[in-house]
Amino acid sequence: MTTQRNDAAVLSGRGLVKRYGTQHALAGVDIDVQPGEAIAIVGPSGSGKTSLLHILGGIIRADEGEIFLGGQRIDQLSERKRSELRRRDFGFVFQQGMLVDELTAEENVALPMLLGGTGRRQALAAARDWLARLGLDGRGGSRPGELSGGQAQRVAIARALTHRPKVIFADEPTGALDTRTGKDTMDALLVAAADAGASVLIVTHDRELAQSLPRTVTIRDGRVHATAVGAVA
Ligand SMILES: Nc1ncnc2c1ncn2[C@@H]1O[C@H](COP(=O)(O)OP(=O)(O)OP(=O)(O)O)[C@@H](O)[C@H]1O
Repeated sequence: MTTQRNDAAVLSGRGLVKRYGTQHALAGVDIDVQPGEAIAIVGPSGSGKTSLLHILGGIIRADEGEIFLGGQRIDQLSERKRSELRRRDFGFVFQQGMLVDELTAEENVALPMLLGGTGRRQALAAARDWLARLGLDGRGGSRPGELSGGQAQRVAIARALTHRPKVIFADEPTGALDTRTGKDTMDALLVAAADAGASVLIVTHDRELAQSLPRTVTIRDGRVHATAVGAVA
């Protein structure tokens, strides 16, 4: 049985279950993400955080449950529709930026727009704009190998935002960076997401980071264990 979705939410999951063999990665998760909201997802290793992120982001399918984007059910879409939706409505930032080494920073950022059918000139202009907002003015011609870890992650953030997605999914986005760079990069992500009006779901092991976000959802054994609202900004 599923419970009512929250109509104000941009993204809702209801009764999400994911099994690997006999193991439950998710054992029935309900979650609502409000427009423009930033949420930290925390919990012990293996508790189901990444599974939840990947299911909400349409990367993998749940075995049970429902997902709504702007009130519309999206978990039953075909692979092709889901892939379209991921490209149009979602942005992803992973621990390693997953940039294309052969492309410049600008081309990397423009890629989702180009794949979505935006013209090259317009996509590259938008890419330059977002790189500048993320403090990478003038670095658009650099290839990933020529950038520091923090700079490369800002390129990945710009790439996740350029097409103005509704929700950004970030899995340990600063996990490969030193503390200072990680904090700066996270601040850049949050400011840029707010600028774009995107909600952000961030999986993190970093307690300090989690506490700096307005809402923290703790996952334990595949279930929502606790939700803390109103952490110090
Ligand atoms: N592709 C897979 N095949 C089999 N088991 C998996 C797979 N992906 C995840 N699991 C299992 O599901 C459970 C939840 O994994 P998940 O990666 O979601 O946890 P997590 O909280 O993100 O962990 P971590 O903090 O270590 O990244 C774990 O027990 C994991 O071993």
